[in-house]
Amino acid sequence: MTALLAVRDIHKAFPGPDGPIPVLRGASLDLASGRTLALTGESGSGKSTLLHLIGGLDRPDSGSILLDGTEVTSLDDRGRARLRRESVGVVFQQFNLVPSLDVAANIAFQARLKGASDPSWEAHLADRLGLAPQLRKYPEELSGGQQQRVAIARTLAARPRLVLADEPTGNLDESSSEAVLALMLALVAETGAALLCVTHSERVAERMDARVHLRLGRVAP
Ligand SMILES: Nc1ncnc2c1ncn2[C@@H]1O[C@H](COP(=O)(O)OP(=O)(O)OP(=O)(O)O)[C@@H](O)[C@H]1O
Repeated sequence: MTALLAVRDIHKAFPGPDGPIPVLRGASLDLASGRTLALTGESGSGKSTLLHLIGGLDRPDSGSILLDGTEVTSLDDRGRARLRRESVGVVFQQFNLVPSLDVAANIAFQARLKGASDPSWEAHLADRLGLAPQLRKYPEELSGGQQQRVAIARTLAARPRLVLADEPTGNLDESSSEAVLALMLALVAETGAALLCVTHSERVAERMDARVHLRLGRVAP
């Protein structure tokens, strides 16, 4: 099984009042195309930090992140921006929808940036996510759960090879969370993407193919 994503021996420290504070101390993981992986760990264990490094939003102090044959850690700013545009999709707890665009335009946003807008795929996503009646509405007119579904549709519309999700249903009540998670997993499977999902929720972690747990800056054995 060839890994789409191979993370090796990642170290990352942040500046503290008395010198650098190590957060990641040799974190490694692998993820194959089409697979889903939960990333768990106590609050402050470095889960979001690792996700940001994989998504090219920040750089590690050392270590290797190989994504689809590209060494993410050696990309310059432009290369990392291209990676985020073309290969990686993120779903965060804050939906970051564009307030001035309606739902249809928000869904198409990422795919258009990539130059790969596919209206029939976007319509399919909207339909599957129950957003068809909302396409002409603006984000402020939507509930939290609807906004989250728009954020998921926007990410998947661009057909990323890797989806990074940080507490993707963290803002939803339990029953909406279950429903949105099930839809997200089904749609990720349709695209053949891999999913790395940070979560505190046992129920969410259980839905993934596998799980890794961060402890003391490393993946626990
Ligand atoms: N940009 C930053 N500057 C300084 N410290 C940071 C920065 N980002 C994260 N940290 C610190 O790194 C540690 C890990 O943070 P991170 O957000 O990765 O943890 P987490 O496991 O995702 O936590 P949570 O489950 O609470 O979201 C924390 O102590 C945090 O304060």
